[in-house]
Amino acid sequence: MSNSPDAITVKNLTMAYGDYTVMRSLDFQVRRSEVKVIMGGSGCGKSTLLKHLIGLEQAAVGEIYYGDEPFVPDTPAAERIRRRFGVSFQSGALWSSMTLEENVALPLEQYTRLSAAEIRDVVDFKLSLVGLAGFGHRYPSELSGGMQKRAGLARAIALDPHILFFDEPSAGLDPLSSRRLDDLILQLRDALGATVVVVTHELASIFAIADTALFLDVESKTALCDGNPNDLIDDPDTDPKVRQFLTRGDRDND
Ligand SMILES: Nc1ncnc2c1ncn2[C@@H]1O[C@H](COP(=O)(O)OP(=O)(O)OP(=O)(O)O)[C@@H](O)[C@H]1O
Repeated sequence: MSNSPDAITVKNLTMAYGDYTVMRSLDFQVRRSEVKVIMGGSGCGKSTLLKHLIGLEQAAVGEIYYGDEPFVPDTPAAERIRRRFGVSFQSGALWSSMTLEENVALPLEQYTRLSAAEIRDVVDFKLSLVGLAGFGHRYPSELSGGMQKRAGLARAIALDPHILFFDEPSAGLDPLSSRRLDDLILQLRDALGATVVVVTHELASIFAIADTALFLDVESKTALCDGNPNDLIDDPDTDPKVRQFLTRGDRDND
């Protein structure tokens, strides 16, 4: 059976920096239009996994497929596949010398043949999708942290991506802004029909947005589980480390 090109399959993936192995033998799938959260303690390899999924790092062992196509960084096929990605990284700051409009317009000017008027329309639409209609003339420094994150999202969705990747989207935000960003991620998934992969260790976000969550364990260097976070908490067979993580240790004595 052929997979949707927007589904991701990871087979026997080992990730390493030189001699240092970060994670071994990861096997999991992200289904089309699913929100998959990658979770785990600090330094377990969440960002590293994201970098492998978008082709910034190469697998030490194993394979990543988009649909039925193998994804090997720095190949023409990978470049074609990457055109379907929208990426919003923790460090993916906006260009400070450009207004929001100019920031969001940049990928459209680079990768499409749209006219200036058409680009303006798309930029207006994308800014309105993230609740920033009317703020296009502002510079990033004139926005709050939450607004900057949303502007980063507007840029990430400029080219109508089929697959969205977020690294710690709500880092540094107050709980209310963080909640709004979670809602926005779900709205974008619904509006674009996109597959979404999110790295986060914010519990509230995990429960708010994850269809499934993959837990990376720094000690065993493997994934301990992959499932809906509510089901994982209720399932007595879930690894105790995962239950502890999801309950902040509150159910240690269950
Ligand atoms: N470029 C690199 N070269 C060598 N080691 C690296 C590099 N990037 C990350 N590491 C190491 O790989 C491990 C995983 O790092 P990674 O940033 O993927 O973890 P993380 O789960 O995203 O952490 P956090 O939640 O703290 O952001 C860490 O031990 C880190 O020190």
